[in-house]
Amino acid sequence: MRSPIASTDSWSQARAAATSPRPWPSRSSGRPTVACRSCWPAGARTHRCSTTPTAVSAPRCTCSPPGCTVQARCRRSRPGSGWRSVWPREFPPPSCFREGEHMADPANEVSVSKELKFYDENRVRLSDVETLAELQQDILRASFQRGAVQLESGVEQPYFFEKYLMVARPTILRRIARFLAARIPAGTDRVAAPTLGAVAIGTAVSLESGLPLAIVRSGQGDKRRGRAVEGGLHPGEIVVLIEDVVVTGQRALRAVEELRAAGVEVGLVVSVVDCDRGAAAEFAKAGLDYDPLFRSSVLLPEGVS
Ligand SMILES: O=P(O)(O)OC[C@H]1O[C@H](OP(=O)(O)OP(=O)(O)O)[C@H](O)[C@@H]1O
Ligand SMILES: O=C(O)c1cc(=O)[nH]c(=O)[nH]1
Repeated sequence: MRSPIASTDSWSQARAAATSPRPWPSRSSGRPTVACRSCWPAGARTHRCSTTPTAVSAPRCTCSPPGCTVQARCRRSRPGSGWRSVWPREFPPPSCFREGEHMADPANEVSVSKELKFYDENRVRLSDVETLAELQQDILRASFQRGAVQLESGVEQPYFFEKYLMVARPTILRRIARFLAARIPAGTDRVAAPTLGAVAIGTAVSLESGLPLAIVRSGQGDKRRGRAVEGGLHPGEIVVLIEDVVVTGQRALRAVEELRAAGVEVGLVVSVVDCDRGAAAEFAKAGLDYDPLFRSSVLLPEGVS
């Protein structure tokens, strides 16, 4: 049964867009690109999302732009994970799109004839570089806020990355975890994250990498029974610190001090965003390598620095 929200018009438009011979922009190979943002199975680090839509369904969101409504079942997604949305890359999801809205909703499923298997032979996989560029855009859309702010560290910045809006979105968090986990060197025993915001990312990286997690209580006077680090650390472990947004790097450095005081070795800090305020030099002084996923010099929109 088709969703009652879809109008006949939008359904016809979606169908027409879906069946047109070249629905998405071509790459140099002349083949269309399909990018699914939602179906990397956890733990499959080398698996890139490559979906084969087998059916289309009517849009439930009436303000979706035409052509932006194709739904696909990911062949490799876990059984029962239902339907996933695939957005043509030139159209971001409309602002009213709620992630997961379409998933596992049999009422939204439409069976179609074989002619609509239009990607089968033509799909291509996105490279890591393309996936990272896409993640960059999604992070900007989800969490970048323009406007001067005085940060807790005293730094004045003309923008703010609201990290809680990054970690609140599973499709963003999953990709962040995948890329950060890929930065963890072999031989690492554990990942660690300071409270509060980085804990969600640390947990996701722990799930992705299979490494146990330590949580560093970063608030003043926040120790529980005198313990600043939770998670059952063993002295001598090699630990990578995960941070969300790094500005001065002071919070990460405090966390590293706590970890070292607990007897573990920390040689690397990874973060999602580095705001280019000199943290890298501070980390180097403390004997730490530093590997942010995005530097603000690359990430920020034009005109913001
Ligand atoms: O100048 P820096 O030391 O690099 O600080 C920047 C970090 O501090 C912030 O945490 P916040 O104080 O908002 O704590 P929270 O995670 O508990 O919200 C936030 O996570 C920033 O990433
Ligand atoms: O310095 C911070 O607290 C900070 C900066 C920023 O851009 N984003 C954030 O979540 N915290």
